[in-house]
Amino acid sequence: MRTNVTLEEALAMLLKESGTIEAVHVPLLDALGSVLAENIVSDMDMPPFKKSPLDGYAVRGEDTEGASKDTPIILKVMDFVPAGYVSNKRLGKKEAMRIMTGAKIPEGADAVVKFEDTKYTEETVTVYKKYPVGTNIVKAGEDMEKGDLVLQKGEVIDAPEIGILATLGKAYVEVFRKPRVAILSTGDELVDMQQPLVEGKIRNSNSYTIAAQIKKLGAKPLMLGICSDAIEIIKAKLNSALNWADIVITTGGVSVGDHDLAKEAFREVGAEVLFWRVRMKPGTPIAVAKKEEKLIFGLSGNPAAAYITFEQFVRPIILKKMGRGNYKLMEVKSILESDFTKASNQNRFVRGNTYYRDGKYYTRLPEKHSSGVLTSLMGTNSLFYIKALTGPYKKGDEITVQLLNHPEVLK
Ligand SMILES: Nc1nc2c(c(=O)[nH]1)N[C@H]1C(S)=C(S)[C@@H](COP(=O)(O)OP(=O)(O)OC[C@H]3O[C@@H](n4cnc5c(N)ncnc54)[C@H](O)[C@@H]3O)O[C@H]1N2
Ligand code: MOO
Ligand SMILES: [Mg+2]
Repeated sequence: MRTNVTLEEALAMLLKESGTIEAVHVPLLDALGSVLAENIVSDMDMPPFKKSPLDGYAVRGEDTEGASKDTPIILKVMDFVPAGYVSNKRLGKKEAMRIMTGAKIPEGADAVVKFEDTKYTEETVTVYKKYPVGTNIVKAGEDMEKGDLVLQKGEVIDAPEIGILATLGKAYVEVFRKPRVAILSTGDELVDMQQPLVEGKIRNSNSYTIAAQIKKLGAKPLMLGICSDAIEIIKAKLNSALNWADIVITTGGVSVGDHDLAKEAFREVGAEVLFWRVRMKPGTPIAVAKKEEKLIFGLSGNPAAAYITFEQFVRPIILKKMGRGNYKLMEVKSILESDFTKASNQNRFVRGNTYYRDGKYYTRLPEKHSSGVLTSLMGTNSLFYIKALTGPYKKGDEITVQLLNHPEVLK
């Protein structure tokens, strides 16, 4: 087991130890937020036929030669084509067909004139200018052509991708399975919300915060509840977590206290502890173990420490497992709006609220910074990343912040 590793070493180790999860076939809408595990090649032109982009009249361009305001041309209306229908007639000389947006261009027609530019009766339409061949005709395959590689393996499926797949009739799609992440909160002081809050106890918040963080990433959380500081109970819960989950998260019991049993429990279920303690604040005592392909993250019990170490270490692993190539948090330069004078010989993440104004980012810091304080994480959309042995920082200084709610960083 390695101890006191740097942030970079810890992350590199974790990324090396985890791969992408297997692909599964899911109903189209369930693929939202997942990563495509297959290439999608179009088996058709879209649109599949030449269509009208307007409500108007399909005409032959050549019939409009010489038309002008003073010398309009009158065409005979010989059919009507609403969208979804096709005319079985062929447009002849000096003929027009009334056509609606989205309808297939009838045989013989090669231009469309919109209603507003004509005068019409039931039998005739009058055209006042020349419409060259191809005017207002949407080509077959304008959107995609048969044989086009429309979506590539590795792309994240968002709403437009869902629409494209629907266009191609893909009722099921192959995506990387969403990782299952089990959460176990350890600590004799914890009670669940349904239980009475007796003296010396607090309610378990970590399970809920972390389940929400997992859900936000599109993975599947499973809360295994609370577990007392008793090695046999922790082991039993860990074993059932490892049965179900791809990743296991525990909180609490990773420091040096008499009842801090997480590492010992990890070993006793047959996992290898990769490292314990990272040179960062908060969340220093994090321990990560591995059993077969599964990582077990032992996060600090302190709520803000657990939250921040999740974002630093668990988030990239979940995203990598889901097949996402971009799992780095976006870092930007920002202007500090208040002093931060606390000296630190460790890398430190300070919660901040970053906003954008007139081309620049600005970051406000909350008053409370303790890793036991959860309320000042409200409104935290970014982390002020202080490198070891830098600072103190003053209002107006340029700082580096990680944006927490910005999902994509281009490689
Ligand atoms: N002698 C030392 N003591 C401590 C050190 C140290 O280096 N030497 N490190 C401190 C730091 S830093 C941290 S962080 C904590 C980490 O402690 P643990 O991971 O062992 O967590 P616990 O002791 O179980 O709990 C810490 C704190 O968090 C509360 N907690 C725990 N679980 C939950 C939960 N599910 N929901 C809400 N709150 C929770 C718990 O009651 C404690 O107050 O260790 C320091 N000590
Ligand atoms: O590392 Mo602990 O989270 O600072 O309190
Ligand atoms: Mg402890």
